[in-house]
Amino acid sequence: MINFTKMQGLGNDFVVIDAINQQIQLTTAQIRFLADRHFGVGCDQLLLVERPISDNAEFKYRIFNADGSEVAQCGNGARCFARFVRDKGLSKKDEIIVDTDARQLTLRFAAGDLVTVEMGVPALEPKQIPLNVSEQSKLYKVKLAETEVEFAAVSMGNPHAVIRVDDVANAPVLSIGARLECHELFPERANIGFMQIVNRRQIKLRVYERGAAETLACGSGACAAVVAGIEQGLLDQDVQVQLPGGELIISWIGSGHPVLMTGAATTVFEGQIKL
Ligand SMILES: N[C@H](CCC[C@H](N)C(=O)O)C(=O)O
Repeated sequence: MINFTKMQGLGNDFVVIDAINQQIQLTTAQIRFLADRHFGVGCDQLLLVERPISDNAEFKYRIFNADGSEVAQCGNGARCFARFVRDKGLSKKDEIIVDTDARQLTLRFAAGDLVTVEMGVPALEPKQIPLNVSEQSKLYKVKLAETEVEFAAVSMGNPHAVIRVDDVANAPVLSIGARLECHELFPERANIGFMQIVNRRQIKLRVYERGAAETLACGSGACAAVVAGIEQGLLDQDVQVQLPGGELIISWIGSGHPVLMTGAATTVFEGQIKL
């Protein structure tokens, strides 16, 4: 039997497993089963708590999408990770450093039961997109069937394409999201964000996530969207991001600095499952 905790951050939901005190080796099929909303537990991502790689980190934070793909960043998951290790008594620290496959994250408990994550420094033209960026607009253009899509490319340790739209409620999230996620421009696929600028300190965002389809919220997607907006001169450094599942506060003071993300993290239930 495996003990797990079901958690969510703005409706982006997770199965979280302590892999330090439980010996587990999950296959891709088992991850897909656990993530399945009909035959398994159901989640957008599965998170493993492991021993750290680096001397200065307390844990390794591993992330698997619902399709079983392992990835290197998950913002909403990082907040739930902090809540999990605190509630399980695995850490008593107020500031927790974790290793992911791509970078270190610093997790801090904030006021009002919120968690702030230092999400690392964004990369604005991730190497994996073999395209020349138009210097002045810093935007890529790609033809998808009958429409031309313009997007900013931002890596938060995972790849994001950010498309600006006038009305996020009616944006072609499922059609364009699904096509662009798997487009040849992204050898490792990508998360596709649809951003509506409300004003210089507020955006609305929907994200079609790599390996999970549209989710109610995407933390790294919120960071990528704010970075893209600031880079294009459209946003100030502190932005309220309204996602379908709730609100995040994202702050970025500019190139070479980390992005800060603050939001809720909630435990839904504890469970056991036989694999
Ligand atoms: N689908 C993402 C991982 C989860 C990101 C999202 N849930 C977040 O809160 O950042 C990827 O494949 O890079």
